[in-house]
Amino acid sequence: MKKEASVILQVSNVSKQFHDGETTTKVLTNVDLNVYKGEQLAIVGSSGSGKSTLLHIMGTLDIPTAGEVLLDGENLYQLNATRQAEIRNQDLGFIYQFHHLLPEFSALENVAMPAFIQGRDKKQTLKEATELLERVGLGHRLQHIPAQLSGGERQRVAIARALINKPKLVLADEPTGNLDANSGDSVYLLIRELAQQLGTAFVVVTHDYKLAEKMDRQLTMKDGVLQSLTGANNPLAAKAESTAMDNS
Ligand SMILES: Nc1ncnc2c1ncn2[C@@H]1O[C@H](COP(=O)(O)OP(=O)(O)OP(=O)(O)O)[C@@H](O)[C@H]1O
Repeated sequence: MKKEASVILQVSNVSKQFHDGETTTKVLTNVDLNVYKGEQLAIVGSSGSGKSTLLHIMGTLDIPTAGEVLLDGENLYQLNATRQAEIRNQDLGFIYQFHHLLPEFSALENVAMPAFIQGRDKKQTLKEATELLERVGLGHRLQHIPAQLSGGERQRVAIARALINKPKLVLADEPTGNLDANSGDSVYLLIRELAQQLGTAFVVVTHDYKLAEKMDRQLTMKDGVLQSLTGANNPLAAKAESTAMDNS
């Protein structure tokens, strides 16, 4: 099968500049990137290099100055706000360092919320949310509110929430940034496992190359330019390539 068939997200020639009075800050320069169905891609790079900005542009949370982003063939920045919001809810999942759970709702309600917003059947949604929480090892914490959960548990709730609508792509920004090394590792392993089982693509932005190595493929952002880690720098590159093909 041709490789193009498995591309879920296509970023083409994306640039981003911020303007503040006379000052222009160039944050992204001619970024090209294909994300393949079911792959786990890490983007590493130093602070301020543009990783989060790119992730936001992939998720319709920021507008590129130039270039295009296609999600499953739909050109995100040619869509109206209503369709963009639908895509954020149905096709994309988001995971952040500080998880952004709703503090007054239980773990179960937090996970179910994106499906409720879609108007899906309540009973069926609660069943699926329970199953997802069981899969992330929190079947015994369904009724706990975020304040009654540990940092790692909250992060696992956020992962379950990101998956409830069976998105095509999950975008994660420093999902383990506030966790200790062990919890961080288990969150990454969980992402890998779920991506493999559900066929969901994950793009994870992180500073931590050791954790990024656990993903299928790593790219590095340097001063707004996205670069491949290839050859001797990235022993996993060949594996990533074959995984992408397998998922096609
Ligand atoms: N609204 C804005 N106006 C001007 N500059 C901005 C704005 N938002 C971000 N920037 C600049 O863009 C650059 C890239 O920011 P970004 O958050 O994408 O970096 P990052 O690689 O994710 O960094 P970190 O790893 O520290 O989170 C930074 O230098 C930042 O100051």
